[in-house]
Amino acid sequence: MSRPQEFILTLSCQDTKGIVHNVSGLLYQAGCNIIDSQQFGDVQGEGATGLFFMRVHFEAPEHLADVATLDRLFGHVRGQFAMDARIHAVDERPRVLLMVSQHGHCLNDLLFRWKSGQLPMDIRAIVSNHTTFTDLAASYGLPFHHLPLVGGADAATKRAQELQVEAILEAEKIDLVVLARYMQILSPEFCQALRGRAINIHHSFLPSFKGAKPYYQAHARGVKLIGATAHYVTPDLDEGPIIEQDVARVDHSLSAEDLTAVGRDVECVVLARAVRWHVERRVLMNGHKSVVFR
Ligand SMILES: Nc1nc2c(c(=O)[nH]1)N[C@@H](CN(C=O)c1ccc(C(=O)N[C@@H](CCC(=O)O)C(=O)O)cc1)CN2
Repeated sequence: MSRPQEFILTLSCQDTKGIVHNVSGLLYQAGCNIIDSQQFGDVQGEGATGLFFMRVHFEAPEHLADVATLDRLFGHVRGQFAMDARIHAVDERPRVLLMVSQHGHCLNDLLFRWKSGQLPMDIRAIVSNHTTFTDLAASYGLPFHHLPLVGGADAATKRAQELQVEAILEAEKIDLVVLARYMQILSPEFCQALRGRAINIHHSFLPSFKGAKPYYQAHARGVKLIGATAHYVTPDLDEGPIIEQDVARVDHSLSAEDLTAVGRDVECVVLARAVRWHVERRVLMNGHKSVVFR
C-alpha cells in the first residue's frame, strides 16, 4: 500500500461558528489524517477585518490523493462558508522568477539556499535591468534575461519592459516573483498582474525610511536599530502586506556605508524566511496586512 499523500489546505472567509468543526469533520469523514492545523480569526479590536484564516496540513488516503478530487470533496463546505479555499500537494514546488538590479547579496543567498535544498521551490529564471549577475545565473544553470531600463524612464518605456517580464511569467508559468533588490518601481498594471505573488525585500524596518536610499536616511536620523522588511508588492511603494521583518543593533560610530553592510545580512535572512513561508503556503493576505502560520 503506497504512503498516504500529504496536502496543504489554506482558507479564508468571513468569521462564524463551525468552520473548524466542518473542515476537520469533513477530513475525518473522508479518512484523512490532520498532521498540523492553525487558525486565526481577525475579530477583535479596531480595524479588525472580521475574516477567519486556517491552514491544515493533512494526509489523504490513496483514492482521494489528488488536488482535483480534494477540491470536489471541499466543494460543499467551500460554498457553505463562501471560502477562498486552496489545496496544494506538499511536494508541489512553486515556479519562481527572481528579479535583481545591481546589489546581488539577496539573489546569491536565495540561489544557494535553493540549490542546497532549503527552499521547496523551482527557480526558473532571473531577470535584471543590468548585466551584473549574468555569470552567477550561468553558474546555477539558470536563464538570465537582461531587460534594461534606465533610471527615470518614462511610463511607456517602463510598461514596455514590464510586458517583456510578463511574457516570461507566462512562458515559464511562474507562481511567484521575488524582487531581490530590484530597484525599479512597478506600475499599477504590473502590480495587479502580480497581486499576492510578488515579494519585495525593502532595506529598512518599515514604516520607517521608505524609498530607494533607506540606509542614508537612517544614518541621518541617528537610529540605533536598522532592519529589513519583506512584503507583498502593491502599487503604493513599500506599503504592501508585511510578511517578515528583523533588526540589527547599530551605533553612532557607523557610517551609512557601514549600516549598508550590516543591513545586507538582515535583508538576506528576512527575504529567505518570507519566501520559504510563502512557498510552504503559510502566508495569507488579510486586507493590507498578512497572517503567517509559522
Ligand atoms: N509598485 C512597487 N514597486 C516596487 C516596490 C513596491 O513596494 N511597489 N518596491 C521596490 C523596491 N524598493 C524598495 O524596497 C524601491 C525600489 C526603487 C525605488 C526608486 O525610487 N526607483 C527609481 C529608480 C531608481 C534607479 O534606477 O536606481 C524609479 O523607479 O524611478 C524605490 C524603492 C521595487 N518596486
